[in-house]
Amino acid sequence: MEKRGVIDTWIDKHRSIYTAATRHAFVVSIRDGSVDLSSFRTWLGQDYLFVRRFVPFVASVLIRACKDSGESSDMEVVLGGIASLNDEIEWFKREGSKWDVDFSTVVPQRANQEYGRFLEDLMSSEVKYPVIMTAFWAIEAVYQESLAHCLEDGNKTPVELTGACHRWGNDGFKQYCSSVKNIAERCLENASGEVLGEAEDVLVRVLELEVAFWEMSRGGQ
Ligand SMILES: Cc1ncc(CN)c(N)n1
Repeated sequence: MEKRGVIDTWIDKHRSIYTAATRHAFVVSIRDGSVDLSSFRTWLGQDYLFVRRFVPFVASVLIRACKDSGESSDMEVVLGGIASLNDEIEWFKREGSKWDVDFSTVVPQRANQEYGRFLEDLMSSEVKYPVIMTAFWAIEAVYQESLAHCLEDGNKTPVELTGACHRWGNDGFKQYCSSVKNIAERCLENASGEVLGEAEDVLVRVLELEVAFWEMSRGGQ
């Protein structure tokens, strides 16, 4: 059985916001087939912009993994994430054509802008490595858990949306999230009380930003 670490304790402590982020009504509507396709198109355009801002953040995580981790395998895990972001951007472009979403005209909505600013703040050299790794894991894990749910037994996910679900819900992405979680857990084991507090706050903030992002996609903002 997988060892339970501090992140699992935090998830238990903040269960309601964790569930709100990973079982949001927008995600549930994909899974039960009731999704409004205009919401899906909103999500697609906004997430494309998000991913373009996520790339420099992950690049900064890569640099920190090279400089601050003391474990060469951290760099390899993050580099794998960058490689899959390359595929992700190509995938978004294909989906944009398929759904007739012209990314050049999409304007980032408030929740997306806030998320972008949060990523930029995390890129500061002041932010400690365990805090960055906790945030990085949470950002990836919410998508993995959410979209894997749309592929689990009993789903009525429309066939034209299964590609999006597989992108983050596949076993390889699950394995990658588990590797990032192990890195975060290893760093947190040796962290001071102050850094642990910052990492817990950042985890909750990511969950709030993810909820706001799904809300925005549903047309809530
Ligand atoms: C909002 C958001 N959060 C997370 C992911 C997964 N990288 C994403 N594509 N978009």
